[in-house]
Amino acid sequence: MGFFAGLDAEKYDRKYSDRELVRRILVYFRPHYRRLILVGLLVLVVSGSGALLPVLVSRGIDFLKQELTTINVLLVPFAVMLTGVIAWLANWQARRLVVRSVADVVARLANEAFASAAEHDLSFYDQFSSGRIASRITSDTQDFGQLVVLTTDLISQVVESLILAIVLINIEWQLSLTLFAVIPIVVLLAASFRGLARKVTRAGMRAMANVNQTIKETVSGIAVAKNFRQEGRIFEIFDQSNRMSYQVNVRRGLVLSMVFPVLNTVGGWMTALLVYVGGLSAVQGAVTVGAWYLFLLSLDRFMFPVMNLSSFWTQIQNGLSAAERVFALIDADPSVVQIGNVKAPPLKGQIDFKHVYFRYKDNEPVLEDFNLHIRPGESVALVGHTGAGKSSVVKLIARFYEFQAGEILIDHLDIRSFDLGSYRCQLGIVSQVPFLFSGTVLENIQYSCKGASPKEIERLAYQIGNGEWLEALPEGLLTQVGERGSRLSMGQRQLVSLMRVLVQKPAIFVLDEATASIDPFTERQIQQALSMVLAQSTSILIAHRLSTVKSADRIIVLDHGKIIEQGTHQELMSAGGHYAELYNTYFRHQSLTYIEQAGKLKEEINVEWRG
Ligand SMILES: Nc1ncnc2c1ncn2[C@@H]1O[C@H](COP(=O)(O)OP(=O)(O)OP(=O)(O)O)[C@@H](O)[C@H]1O
Repeated sequence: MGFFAGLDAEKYDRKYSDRELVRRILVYFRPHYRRLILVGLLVLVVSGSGALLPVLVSRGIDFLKQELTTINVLLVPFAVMLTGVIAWLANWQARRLVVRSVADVVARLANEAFASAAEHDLSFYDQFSSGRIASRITSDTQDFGQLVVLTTDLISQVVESLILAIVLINIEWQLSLTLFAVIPIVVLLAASFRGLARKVTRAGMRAMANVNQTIKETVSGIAVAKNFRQEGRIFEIFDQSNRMSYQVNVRRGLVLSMVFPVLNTVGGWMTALLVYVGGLSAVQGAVTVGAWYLFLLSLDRFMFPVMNLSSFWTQIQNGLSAAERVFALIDADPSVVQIGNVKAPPLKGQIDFKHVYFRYKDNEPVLEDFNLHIRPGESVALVGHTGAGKSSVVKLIARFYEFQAGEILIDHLDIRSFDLGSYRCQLGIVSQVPFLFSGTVLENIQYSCKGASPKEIERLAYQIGNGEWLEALPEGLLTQVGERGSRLSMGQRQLVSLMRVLVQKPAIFVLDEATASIDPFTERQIQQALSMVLAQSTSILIAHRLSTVKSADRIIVLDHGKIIEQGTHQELMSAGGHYAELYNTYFRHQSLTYIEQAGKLKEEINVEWRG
């Protein structure tokens, strides 16, 4: 692709034919058809008045030639002015109506694009950057809106050309035929620009989407960049994509700006040809000089919309490319497919994995013939080295990813048979990096259950560490958490996200425990909140803290996607297998005895060293 390298289409992009696109676009305008009929009528008035003007002038002069009175001298310019005012008013009104319809359609399209982006499963976001998706929802829908404004202009120009064609035939049909014979050349030429225009506009939009993606990624990673003093590097990355966008868009501008002059030149030749043919006919007496003059006057007005029409074609490609990108996002196939749509009944939380096979990418299996039974109300801790498949197991339970073979049953029902909304509402998830939305602590806790009253939430909050964590917040439940919860400490964020699940009372609770270390005081509060959740749900804990592992009824040790051991802490320790090894290398350092012994050892060393 040469110049356009790095601006490849997304995997879900599709090419729609113009007919398909237009059919699809019309669906969005159907609700506005009354307004659009009115626009059509107004456009008729605008183009009719435009076409009428030269005729009015020429007929007016004829009329004045016959009856040159002061009244008539005033009457003719008044008629011309009135036609102009009517055209202006009709145009203004038509534009107002178009702007309204376009705003409605753009808002609907952006809504649909956003809704479909929000519906996509997580594997979609693994593959496609959220920055580029955002670009489709925002700038591409706006570009699509421009398409509509252009289309109204186009219709107006077509109508004006048709009216003028009739006027021209009336004035001088032979010259008109000569003119119509050469029009296809302009149309063909304009059509030949079409492919090129679509290509450069598509590339321009992708370049813009790249810029958006870079901004989003660098802004979300700004803390890391600052930490490593890499502000210069993130600027360089931005600069690169911005430069690329600049070059691609300059090229797009050059290609598009070439279209009009080329067509204008051809138009100029055509006019010259008609002046010559008309002049020749006038000399030979076949046409009158007056008719020839009026013909040339109207010809000029006729050529303008024809030229515009041709260049519109290239601009319309811009809107069509935008529509294509937005529709591709809306139409992207989901990879998580529900085979049924049954409203999930109130669940007890029994979970069964039966011969499940799962992989993110071809040839990289994560789970193979995986079997697991979790009893209702049981709490299970998943442990294992990094990459063992712990998160993958819970992602399948949450239905974030599609498994390739086997069965996952919830209360003996196929997980794929549920209506996802009703299933996920009974699922409470606390992720490793707890995500809080801007707003108050209260709003974040109520996120899962709008019905929970502040009183009820406060009562629950006081059951955790006597509510000290809440009192530590400057405005208690009404404290603003900031973007992504940045104004709260990591421990407070974890407490808020646990509270969110507590009020939700889910049948199944999933905890992907944070690895970040937390002071023992906060850890105790988290543990307290956790035990309250564990008491009310079937729980799957991806545990990183010894206290969490010990609070589970059963510990499951995973290695390379397989269960290699399971049992209680005591059972697994006495078995002396993988868990015991994991305990000695990882968890033991968190045990109180270890910390106390280490403290004593340190004191002894200090005493010896001083001595
Ligand atoms: N979104 C993804 N796309 C592709 N491969 C993935 C993805 N997520 C995980 N993997 C791969 O799947 C395997 C299992 O990962 P998983 O996240 O389930 O492990 P884990 O036991 O939870 O690890 P950790 O404790 O480090 O979170 C790993 O090899 C990982 O590289």
